[in-house]
Amino acid sequence: MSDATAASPRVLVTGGAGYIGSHVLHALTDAGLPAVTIDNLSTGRRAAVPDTVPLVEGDIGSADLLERVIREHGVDAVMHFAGSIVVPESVEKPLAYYRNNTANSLTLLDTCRRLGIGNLVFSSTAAVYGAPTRVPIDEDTPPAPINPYGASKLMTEQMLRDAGAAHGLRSVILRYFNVAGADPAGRTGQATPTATHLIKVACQALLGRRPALSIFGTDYDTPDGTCIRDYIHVSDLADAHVLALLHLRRGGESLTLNCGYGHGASVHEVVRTLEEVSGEPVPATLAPRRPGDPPQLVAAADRIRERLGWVPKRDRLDVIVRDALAWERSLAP
Ligand SMILES: NC(=O)c1ccc[n+]([C@@H]2O[C@H](COP(=O)([O-])OP(=O)(O)OC[C@H]3O[C@@H](n4cnc5c(N)ncnc54)[C@H](O)[C@@H]3O)[C@@H](O)[C@H]2O)c1
Ligand SMILES: O=c1ccn([C@@H]2O[C@H](COP(=O)(O)OP(=O)(O)O[C@H]3O[C@H](CO)[C@@H](O)[C@H](O)[C@H]3O)[C@@H](O)[C@H]2O)c(=O)[nH]1
Repeated sequence: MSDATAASPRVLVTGGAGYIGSHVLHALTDAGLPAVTIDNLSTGRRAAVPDTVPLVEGDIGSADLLERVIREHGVDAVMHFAGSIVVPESVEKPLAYYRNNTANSLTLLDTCRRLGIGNLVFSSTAAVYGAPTRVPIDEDTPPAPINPYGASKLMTEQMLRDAGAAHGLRSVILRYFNVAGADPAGRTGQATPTATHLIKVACQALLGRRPALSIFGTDYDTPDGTCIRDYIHVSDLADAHVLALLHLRRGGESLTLNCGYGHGASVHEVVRTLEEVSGEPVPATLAPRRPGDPPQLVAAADRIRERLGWVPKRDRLDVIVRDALAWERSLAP
């Protein structure tokens, strides 16, 4: 018997074995919403997927695979996380990023169109804004990406808008700011040892799993000279995805929404908070600026609360770093 006979439709989660996708699979499971995931395990891990969710190992560039999974599992909606995410790598290998993030998204959207799937939640990024001169950044700020990663995501946004107008494919485009932390229950977290995200790297340095954290740039035009970012707890972000799915299933209109808290923290503040939470020093060295880092990225974050009724539960930097550190400790060194 195929899953298509089950009472409740399933959501297809692409990239569900990855950092954010796995948190969303747990949130869906907690909410009693059935899911299936396709992941090629290029950066994801099988163990991150909840036991109750079927994992189909394969590549979303295959229209045949997408069609088979959508038909066999009775899928009515898609959450699209699969992609390549490392900004400097996107500068070195732009065509690989346009293939995995843009061309494969085109295959996915076209498969949705052919099979009449009308609901899609898309993982976009604050990188579509580039280096905006004003913060907070609202959703009407003209996008101006400054690297191929951001451009590859913006192209998918454009395809979604055009496909929405022409084919009735409704979407919620979620532009994530700086995603951090881990599942408070310890079921999943950021597990890529070579990840470049500040909070992950700082936790690794604190635990002696990296020699030291490099603080990239202390001469920015910010109060303490280091860059400011809007860090959002991954579990709050996962809740926003569940709300976006329910919005679309209710027949709600297409939306583009920032995902952040609307306030930022500097690199120094992140390091200090981690030291306070752990009671231990973070080995850190002052380093030159990392090319392409905007001084401040802070979301205007009202629209997602108004449109989806999202109420974040973990809007505290100490909670974010506490959960990130607990997860990091749980990983084998
Ligand atoms: N992590 C962040 O701070 C952040 C910020 C903004 C946006 N995003 C977006 O969120 C999404 C998820 O990011 P993440 O941090 O969880 O990354 P991740 O690398 O942990 O997860 C991506 C997942 O997609 C899978 N994948 C990649 N290409 C695939 C393909 N062609 N076919 C099938 N599976 C494939 C990987 O194996 C992995 O499990 C990405 O689209 C990313 O651009 C992430
Ligand atoms: O080892 C490190 C790593 C980072 N930073 C600084 O910490 C801040 C945050 O950096 P990072 O965690 O790498 O995130 P961003 O470069 O801001 O980019 C993230 O957030 C974007 C949205 O804001 C997403 O699009 C990207 O995918 C995601 O990597 C920046 O000022 C970095 O210079 C350091 O000082 N040392």
